[in-house]
Amino acid sequence: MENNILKGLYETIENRRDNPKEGSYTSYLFEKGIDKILKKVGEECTETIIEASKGHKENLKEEIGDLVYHLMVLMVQMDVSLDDVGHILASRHKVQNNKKPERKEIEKW
Ligand SMILES: N=c1c2ncn([C@@H]3O[C@H](COP(=O)(O)OP(=O)(O)OP(=O)(O)O)[C@@H](O)[C@H]3O)c2ncn1[C@@H]1O[C@H](COP(=O)(O)O)[C@@H](O)[C@H]1O
Repeated sequence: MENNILKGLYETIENRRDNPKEGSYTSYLFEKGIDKILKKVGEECTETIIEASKGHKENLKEEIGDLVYHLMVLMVQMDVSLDDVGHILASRHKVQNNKKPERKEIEKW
């Protein structure tokens, strides 16, 4: 996914928050508020899981698009920038072999 697409979409979402527009789905979400946004993130996450588990790749791409969009609405609502997340991913990217060691079986209760 091109970084510019995410940046452009983020800016449009910020603009919809600051200048509500008639007929805009994004403005509708901001008007409804945080509970509605969280509900949509949950729904899109569930739909993504369902399509992945069925192996429906084309539907999966659509659902991931919906999920990313709704996550970005949540980011704008909570004032989390793309750079905030980018910095976290970049710092983690430097650290490899992240799998935690298996816990030992409990033998004695
Ligand atoms: N990327 C998206 C995007 N992805 C998904 N959706 C909307 O997310 C909704 C998901 O479908 P659902 O069936 O789950 O929801 P619904 O029944 O329509 O709505 P609810 O009543 O459940 O809230 C659809 O209405 C889609 O239109 C999006 N709406 C807007 N954008 C982008 O946001 C920007 C601003 O759009 P507007 O705010 O509409 O001007 C534009 O660049 C758009 O492309």
